[in-house]
Amino acid sequence: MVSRPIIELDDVSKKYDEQYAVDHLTLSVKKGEIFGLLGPNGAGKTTTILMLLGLSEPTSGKVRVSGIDSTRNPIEVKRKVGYLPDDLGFYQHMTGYENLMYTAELNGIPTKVAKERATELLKKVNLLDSANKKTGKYSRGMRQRLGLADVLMKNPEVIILDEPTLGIDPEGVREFLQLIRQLNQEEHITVLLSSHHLHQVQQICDRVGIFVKGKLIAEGNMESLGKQLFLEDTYHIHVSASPLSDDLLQKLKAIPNVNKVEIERSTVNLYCQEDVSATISKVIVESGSSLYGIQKKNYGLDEIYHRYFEGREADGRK
Ligand SMILES: Nc1ncnc2c1ncn2[C@@H]1O[C@H](COP(=O)(O)OP(=O)(O)OP(=O)(O)O)[C@@H](O)[C@H]1O
Repeated sequence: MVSRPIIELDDVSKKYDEQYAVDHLTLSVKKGEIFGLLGPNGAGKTTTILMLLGLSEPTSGKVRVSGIDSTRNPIEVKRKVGYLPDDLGFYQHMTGYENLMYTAELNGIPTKVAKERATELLKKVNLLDSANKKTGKYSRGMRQRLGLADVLMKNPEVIILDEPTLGIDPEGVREFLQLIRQLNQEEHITVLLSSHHLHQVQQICDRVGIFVKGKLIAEGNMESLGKQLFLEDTYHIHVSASPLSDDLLQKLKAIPNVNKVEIERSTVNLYCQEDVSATISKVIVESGSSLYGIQKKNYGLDEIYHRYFEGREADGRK
């Protein structure tokens, strides 16, 4: 039997003052997946998360978590989902352990169970040594790890993390991401992570959705994303040859998977969707020209992502 997705957004929109913050979004996340919501500031990530949690009502469309309608049954959804906002406030005069116990009390978890769970989770997030230290003295990275332990106290099926690594140093980020991966594997928790850092999302997410101005412009695993975003020039091949006759240029343009050919003095730049450098060399030599050099560059998703946001307006193209 094919299991139902644990997170389902079906043609969901949210408008503020006639402006779409989320624009007809359809997305599903399977149980056990780590899904990354990737996009620049203002793309609509937080708005999407708030609708999933039932804290904001969609203008249209359906939102379900674990089969529960988030808009109609926000309290039931809250029981199943652990939410870590970008900066979770703790009671600073209380220790890490006391904060977790307080969360347990608010969620009606019996004290004996809560004590064991808090200790186990503090160990998991590597805070056992600081369990009795006041959270006012915790670093930002420690607070985020405590935040993770906090959302896990109620044994959620899904955890939603909104920009969880903001303000943490690189080593802390690495540890935090590893921890999420470990929790996902050991406790089979589904994770939805929002971020505007591609390289972080790339490290741990099984699938990623790229948001721009409320629209999902691409979705998939890392390999397929590059192709969806920049199909025509994933490979950039730089050729130095002479002479560069019109006939040769026509032949280069006619090679399958070559999308664009630009001449720059005695060199040619070819933008291709596959690595066709061997064919290019062959065409040049067979045409009687001399080939002096050929270099190729395969744009990683990181560069593609940056070029996309620097150079283009979102126009909803896939
Ligand atoms: N309560 C609100 N009232 C009016 N407009 C809002 C409200 N909340 C969000 N918006 C607008 O909706 C759009 C999406 O915002 P959202 O916070 O969801 O983006 P985001 O991707 O989470 O960005 P960030 O990373 O900056 O939080 C933005 O243009 C924002 O100004």
